[in-house]
Amino acid sequence: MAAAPVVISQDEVRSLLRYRDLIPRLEDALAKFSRRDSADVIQPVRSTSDPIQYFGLMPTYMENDGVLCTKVLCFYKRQAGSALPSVQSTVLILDPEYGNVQAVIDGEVITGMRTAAASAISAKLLMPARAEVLAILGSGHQARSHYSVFTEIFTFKEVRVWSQTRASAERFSDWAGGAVRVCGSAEEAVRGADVIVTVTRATEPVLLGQWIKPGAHVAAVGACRPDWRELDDALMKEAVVYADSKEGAKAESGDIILSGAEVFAELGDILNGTSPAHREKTTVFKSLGMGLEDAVSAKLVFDRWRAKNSQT
Ligand SMILES: NC(=O)c1ccc[n+]([C@@H]2O[C@H](COP(=O)([O-])OP(=O)(O)OC[C@H]3O[C@@H](n4cnc5c(N)ncnc54)[C@H](O)[C@@H]3O)[C@@H](O)[C@H]2O)c1
Ligand SMILES: O=C(O)[C@@H]1CCCCN1
Repeated sequence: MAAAPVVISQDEVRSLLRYRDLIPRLEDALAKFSRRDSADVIQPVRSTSDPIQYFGLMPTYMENDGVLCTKVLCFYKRQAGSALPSVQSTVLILDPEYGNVQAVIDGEVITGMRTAAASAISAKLLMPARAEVLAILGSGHQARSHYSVFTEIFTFKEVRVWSQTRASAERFSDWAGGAVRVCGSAEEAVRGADVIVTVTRATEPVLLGQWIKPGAHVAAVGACRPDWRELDDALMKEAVVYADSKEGAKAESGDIILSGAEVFAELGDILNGTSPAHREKTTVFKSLGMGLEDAVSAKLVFDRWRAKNSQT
C-alpha cells in the first residue's frame, strides 16, 4: 500500500512559496506549453461543470519534469456573510509512476500567487517602457496578490484601485498601508494608467476601450465563463490580444468569444521568440489560469516541504 499523502496547509504554502522562485519556473513552463511537445507538458483545457456553479478539474502531466498533478476547484457565488473565499481549491500531487496521491496542498495561496505571477510576466513582456501608473479594478483575493507581486518586481509612481463599493476599495488601500489611491469610478482609476489589472467577478464589461491610454497593457484575469465579460468590444478589437492558452481562451473567455477578437499569441510564444511582444501597442493579456501553473507551484512547495521535513 502506498504511504498516506502529506497534507500541506495554507500557512505552510505561504511560508514556502516566493515570487522570485516561482516567476522563472512559470516562464519556463509557459514556454514549454507553447511548444506543444507532449513530453514537456500535457495539459488539456480544464473540465468544468455548472450544477454547483463552477466545479473544475485541472490536470497536468510534465513527463520530463516528473510532475503529475491536478487542481480541484469550485468557484461559487459568494454569499453575503460567508467567511470562505469565492474560489475554493486544492492541488493534488500524484506519483507519476503509480498514480498514488503524494500530497494534498491547499490551493488558495497557490492560486493567488501563480495567477498574479502570470500577470506580472505579461506585464514584463508587454507593458510600455517607463510605466508609471498601475490601476487595479477589484479588491478581493486576486487584487491583493497582484498588488503584492506588481509592487515587488516593478516600481510604479502611483497605484490606484476601484471596487464595487468605496468601503471595499478603502479596506484594500488600508491593507496596502495606504499607498493606494482609492478611485470613485473605474474610469477615474484607469484614465492615463500604463498597466491595468482587472480582477473582478463582473459578468458585464467594467473596463471600456474609450478610457484607455494608447499603448497601455491590460491583464484581464476575471470573466472565466464563455458568457461573462470584463472588457468591452472596443478594447478587445483595438488591442493586440495575448492569452495563456489559445485553446483555453477560445473555449472559456466571454471577452474573446463574444467580441470575436483573435488571440494573436500566447505568452509562451513571446518567451520562445516565435511571436513578437507588441509593447508599443495597446495589449490585453487574457488570463484564464492553467493547470501547469498550479503544477509548477505545487512542485516547488512539495520539494521545499520535503527538504524541510527531512532535516527535522
Ligand atoms: N485567470 C485566472 O487564473 C484566475 C484565477 C483565480 C481567479 N480568477 C478570477 O479572478 C476574479 C477575482 O477572483 P478573486 O479570488 O479575487 O475573487 P474575490 O471574490 O476575492 O474578489 C472579487 C472582486 O470582484 C468584485 N466584484 C464582484 N462583482 C463585481 C461586479 N459585478 N463588478 C465589479 N466588481 C465586482 C468584488 O467586489 C471583489 O472586489 C474572479 O473572476 C475569478 O474567477 C482568475
Ligand atoms: O485557474 C484558476 O484557478 C481560476 C479559478 C477561478 C476561475 C478561473 N480560473
